[in-house]
This record gives sequence, C-alpha cells and structure tokens, in this order.
Amino acid sequence: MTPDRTADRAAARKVINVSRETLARLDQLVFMLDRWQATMNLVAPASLPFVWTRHVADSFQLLALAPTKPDVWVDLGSGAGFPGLVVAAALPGTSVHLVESNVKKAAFLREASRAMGVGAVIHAARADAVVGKAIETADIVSARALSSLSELLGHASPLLKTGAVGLFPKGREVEAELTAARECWRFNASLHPSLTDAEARIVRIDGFDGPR
Ligand SMILES: C[S@@+](CC[C@H](N)C(=O)[O-])C[C@H]1O[C@@H](n2cnc3c(N)ncnc32)[C@H](O)[C@@H]1O
Repeated sequence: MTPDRTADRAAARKVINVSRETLARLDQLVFMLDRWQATMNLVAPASLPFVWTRHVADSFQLLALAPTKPDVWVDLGSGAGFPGLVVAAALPGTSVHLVESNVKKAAFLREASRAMGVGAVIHAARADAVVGKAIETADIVSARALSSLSELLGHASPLLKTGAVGLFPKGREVEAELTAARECWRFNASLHPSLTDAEARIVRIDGFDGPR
C-alpha cells in the first residue's frame, strides 16, 4: 500500500467502525477496484489514493441514517459499488440490489460482489426499467452522483411511494436542488451533515406523496 493509501485507510477507519469480517469484505472491494481500474475507468483516477475516505467511508456513513436492519436496500447508478457494495459488505442479512446501466460496470459489480462474498443482486439496466417492476418495494433507496434530486425522485418514486426511505448524498448545491425538486414533487426531507466532506449533505426523504 502507498503511504497515501495507508494514511487514508486509517482516516476512514474513524468513520468505519466494523467487525474484522466486514473490514475484510471492504478490503476485497478496494482490491478488486484497483485491479479493474487498470483497464477501465471505474472512479476518477485522482480519487484512487483516497478511495477509503472519498468512496468507502463516504458510502458507509449512510448506514447511520438508515432504519436498523433493513430487509431490502436498492442502490441506483451504483458505478463501482458506491454506496451499494459498501452497504452489502456491512449488512450481510440485507438483500441489496445494485442497478447500473453500464454493462461493463455491472460486470465489475458482479465480480466484486462474488469476490467479497456478499451476494448482492446486480441489475444491468436503467433504473426506470427495474424500479417498480423487478423491484417493487424496498426499505431504503440510495443513489450517489446519479442525477439531480428532482430526477432521482422520479427514478425512485415507485419505491418512495410504497414507503422506502431515500438517502441521497449531495454537494454544496443541495438547497437549490431541494427548491427545484419541490416544484415537481411533494415530499418531506431532512438534511444531514457529511462526515467526509464539510460542504456536502445527505438528503433523507422520509415521506413522499408523488408529483405536484
Ligand atoms: C457518476 S456515476 C456514480 C457512481 C457511484 N454511485 C458513485 O457515486 O461513485 C453514475 C453512474 O450511474 C450510471 N447510470 C446513469 N444513468 C443511469 C440510469 N438511468 N440507471 C442506472 N444507472 C445509471 C452510470 O453508468 C454511472 O455508473
């Protein structure tokens, strides 16, 4: 491990307080990401030395905002598995669905899930093709860096309507995104500070009544 990577993993461990087994699964995720990143662009190359804080811990912090022991967690636009594979590593009893439209990234998710031994269900499809269809209900629906909040609510609406809690990490434009989303949708939202980025917030959707 490079000195940067070692220090970054140690910093992330302040947020990621988990069993040895879960940590081993997360180490395996990072190992797989390094291996596949050599031939395809899974995450921004500049973020790789900081993969533990920028991606793993940033994903892990969502767990504190979720109801305890969710049965079903759906992550939309999972990319390299953030936050979906981190959730799957931390919640072995939860059925975790990862929806990713890029077939190469979906192949990575399948291989990484197998290597981690987490058995996440990978859907190589666009969110709209599976949400409300193959996936009818969930306790949690998450998405990081997929689209604007308003579009996210559209993608997640069949699950939010049936009672899922939404967890959506957002950057400094979060207030503007909330204002725009309120023009299209009726929902209750709370904002939570990010433990990994002082300017970021996590939007938690706790009630959703559909379009305006
Ligand atoms: C910017 S990346 C974010 C990946 C990951 N969530 C993260 O935060 O690192 C957005 C991902 O969503 C996928 N994507 C875009 N539109 C999608 C859709 N409608 N349904 C499912 N996945 C989609 C892209 O292929 C890409 O992997």
